[in-house]
Amino acid sequence: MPGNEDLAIPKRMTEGSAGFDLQAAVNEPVTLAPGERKLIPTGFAMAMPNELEAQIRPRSGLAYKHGITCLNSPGTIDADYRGEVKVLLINLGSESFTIERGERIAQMLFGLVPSVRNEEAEELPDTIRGAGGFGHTGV
Ligand SMILES: O=c1ccn([C@H]2C[C@H](O)[C@@H](COP(=O)(O)OP(=O)(O)OP(=O)(O)O)O2)c(=O)[nH]1
Ligand SMILES: [Mg+2]
Repeated sequence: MPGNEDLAIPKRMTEGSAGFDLQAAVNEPVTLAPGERKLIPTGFAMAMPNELEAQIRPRSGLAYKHGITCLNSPGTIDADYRGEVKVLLINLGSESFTIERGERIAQMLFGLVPSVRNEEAEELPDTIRGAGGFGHTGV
């Protein structure tokens, strides 16, 4: 996006990486105090076929070392979204964490979106489980 020519588009760091790493497109370093959340710009927008979605996931290294994760993990990028992709980070660690421009803060993976058509029904087909859930089969 304009003003972010210094940042490369998201890329996989190794051939076998699943995620495309996303960089922080902050103009100034941004600090997250313990417990604080901030929406971090990434400097890019994209288009993809309606059969795809993108998921924004945390990086395990940041989570493990600093308690930095994505609050809405996994974030959902709709195929029709044309705005800047942003990452909602939260600091669950005990110390402040500062994000510099260009730092890799999250990763983006793609998933297939099945074409589903929903409709209302008067009743549902029987199953053995029925309405049982939330551990009803034991632990
Ligand atoms: O981590 C995220 C999550 C969402 N988005 C953008 C792209 C996505 O397509 C849009 C809407 O996201 P979502 O559907 O999760 O949020 P909503 O609260 O339902 O907003 P909307 O009513 O705009 O769909 O916001 C991001 O940039 N990063
Ligand atoms: Mg939505």
